[in-house]
Amino acid sequence: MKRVAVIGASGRMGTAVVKAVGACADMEVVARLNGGDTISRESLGGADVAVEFTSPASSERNVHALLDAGVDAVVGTTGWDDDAYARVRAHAEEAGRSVLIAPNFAIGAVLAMRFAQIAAPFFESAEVVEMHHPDKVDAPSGTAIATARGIARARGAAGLGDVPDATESDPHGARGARIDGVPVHAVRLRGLTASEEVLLGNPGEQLVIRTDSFDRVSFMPGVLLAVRSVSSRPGLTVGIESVMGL
Ligand SMILES: NC(=O)c1ccc[n+]([C@@H]2O[C@H](COP(=O)([O-])OP(=O)(O)OC[C@H]3O[C@@H](n4cnc5c(N)ncnc54)[C@H](O)[C@@H]3O)[C@@H](O)[C@H]2O)c1
Ligand SMILES: O=C(O)C1=N[C@H](C(=O)O)CCC1
Repeated sequence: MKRVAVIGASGRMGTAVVKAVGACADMEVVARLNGGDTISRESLGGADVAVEFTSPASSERNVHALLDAGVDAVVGTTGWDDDAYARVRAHAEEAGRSVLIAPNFAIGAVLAMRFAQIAAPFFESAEVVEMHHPDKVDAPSGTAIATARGIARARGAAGLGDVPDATESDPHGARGARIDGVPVHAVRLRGLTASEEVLLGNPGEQLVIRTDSFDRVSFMPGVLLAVRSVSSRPGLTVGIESVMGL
């Protein structure tokens, strides 16, 4: 039986994780922590693995505390950059523990990111539109950042230059953000959970890759897969692609 602590247990994702873990025969929730709670061996209630969905401002600190408490971590909170990954990788390796951090646990979203990377070298233009509920605190989404970086890597490896764009004047920022040269646009709309479109264009044709999470249950198969496999992957794993065999 895998003993699971949930950090951010009262949040939108934490609530879904508590329910999903509770419904599994091979795991149980042994601790539910929220903002203001201290992460320690005692408060984690003998957990083997902690699932962390909190806020970009607190996630890295929580992961270091989990490693200090001797617990492996599955992290879905966004806001991670390369320096933060490096610090967590070093800490996990030194502690002989495992951390898996993924910007998106939905199977469709992971596949959409991979499809975008495969398609990117074949198209002159590429833009990412992410669409989320208006209670989301960060923009662009972690998924959009990862998608844009993947597209940029694939374009670079294929020798493609900048995406074509004749814009000379954009005083209101209508062309969106640029992540590694790829334009990224963020929509916040009541009624949405999480969606993303990757638009790829060539003369006379367009390919649209779209993924929609209509409900937070969409993230649970990926979260449970990560909980079951994280401890057999020492150090830091970013994304669930490798766990899915992609
Ligand atoms: N990886 C994925 O598949 C995925 C999916 C959905 C959301 N997310 C990300 O997960 C994060 C949380 O999203 P949400 O919609 O659940 O947010 P939320 O605001 O509903 O929940 C966050 C919870 O964390 C708690 N919290 C804040 N600081 C804390 C701390 N230091 N220790 C413990 N708990 C703390 C808050 O009280 C809140 O209950 C965001 O970064 C979001 O982008 C990732
Ligand atoms: O609801 C959110 O917040 C989400 N955050 C992740 C992101 O920023 O990519 C994943 C999708 C949902």
